[in-house]
Order: sequence, then C-alpha cells, then structure tokens
Amino acid sequence: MTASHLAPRTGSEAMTLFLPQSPFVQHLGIELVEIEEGRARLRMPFREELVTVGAMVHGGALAACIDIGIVAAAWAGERLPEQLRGVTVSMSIDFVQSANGESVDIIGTRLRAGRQLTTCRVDIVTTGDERLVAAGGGTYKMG
Ligand SMILES: CC(C)(COP(=O)(O)OP(=O)(O)OC[C@H]1O[C@@H](n2cnc3c(N)ncnc32)[C@H](O)[C@@H]1OP(=O)(O)O)[C@@H](O)C(=O)NCCC(=O)NCCSC(=O)Cc1ccccc1
Repeated sequence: MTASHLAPRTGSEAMTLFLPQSPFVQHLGIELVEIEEGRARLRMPFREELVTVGAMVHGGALAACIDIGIVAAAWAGERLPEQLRGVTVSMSIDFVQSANGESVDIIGTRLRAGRQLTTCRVDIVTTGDERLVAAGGGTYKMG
C-alpha cells in the first residue's frame, strides 16, 4: 500500500482510511468490520461475481481475502511506520471447505511485528455461523 495523501495517527486509522479507497478491495466489496491492536475483522459479502461454479466462492477471491487480512492485521493498532507503505512478500492458503452462496469474514491476527517484516495469520469463516473456509497467512513488509 502507499497512502502518502492520508494523514493517519495510528496504524488502525491508516487502515480505516486506506481500505475503503483501495480499488481492488472496493472491487471485491470487502469492508472493515472491526480493528484493534494486532487483530482485524473484515467482511466480503456474497455476490454472483465472486462465484467460480454453481454458488462456490472462487479460490482466487479467497486468496485475495488472505492478502487483505494480512495487510489489515499488520497495520492494526497504534504503531505507524515513518513511511506509509507496505507490500505482501509471501502468503499461503489452505482451502478447508467451500463457501456456497455465503458471505465470509476475514479474521487477521498479527503474530509478530519485526523492524521490517510482520508475520500474520488469517482465517476465513462464513459470516454468522463461523465455519472455517480457508486458513492461511504470510509475511508483510512495512515502511
Ligand atoms: C520490496 C520487496 C519486498 C523487497 O524488499 P527490499 O529488499 O527491502 O527492497 P529493496 O530495498 O531492494 O527495494 C526494491 C524496491 O521496492 C521498493 N520498496 C521497498 N519496500 C517497500 C514497501 N514497503 N512498499 C513499497 N515499495 C517498497 C523500494 O522503494 C524499491 O523500489 P525501486 O526499485 O527503488 O523503485 C520486493 O521483493 C517487492 O517489491 N516484491 C513485490 C511485492 C508485491 O508486489 N506484493 C504484492 C502487492 S502488495 C498487496 O497487494 C497487498 C495489498 C492488499 C490489499 C490492499 C492493498 C495492498
């Protein structure tokens, strides 16, 4: 992310400002639901455009959810780097069971914030009944 035109005071504020105006996040319809120190919950409401076949949510859309969950968890909280920028360096995903015509929640948890590299875990669950759809995580370079 690069968000030099924003003037947030905390990492959480940076995410609250950045995510709604990031084009691909908008395209997927992903919204930030809550953010606290080291943890963020986002939601991707179900839409026909997210389907791979039948009503199954496409794995690529879920992989994007992992990426966005990493970003949100990496920035979640007080810490704000001098340079408002960052990139995902690596990520992985296990598809656990399909989401069929269902909205999903993305739960990102920061495991460790180093000087430059931050490691996060992300669970994707169905909204409401919280069935695990995919699990993953990755490494994010901040600042
Ligand atoms: C940057 C690094 C991780 C290497 O790291 P290093 O060894 O430390 O780097 P090095 O010192 O060799 O500089 C090399 C160049 O990199 C630049 N730079 C450095 N740090 C940053 C930074 N933090 N942010 C931005 N740029 C940075 C630096 O200025 C230089 O540029 P230059 O050449 O002078 O013009 C590299 O492997 C890479 O870019 N990988 C691709 C990553 C990628 O494309 N990920 C997927 C997209 S992310 C995504 O989508 C997440 C998302 C989801 C949802 C919403 C929003 C976002």
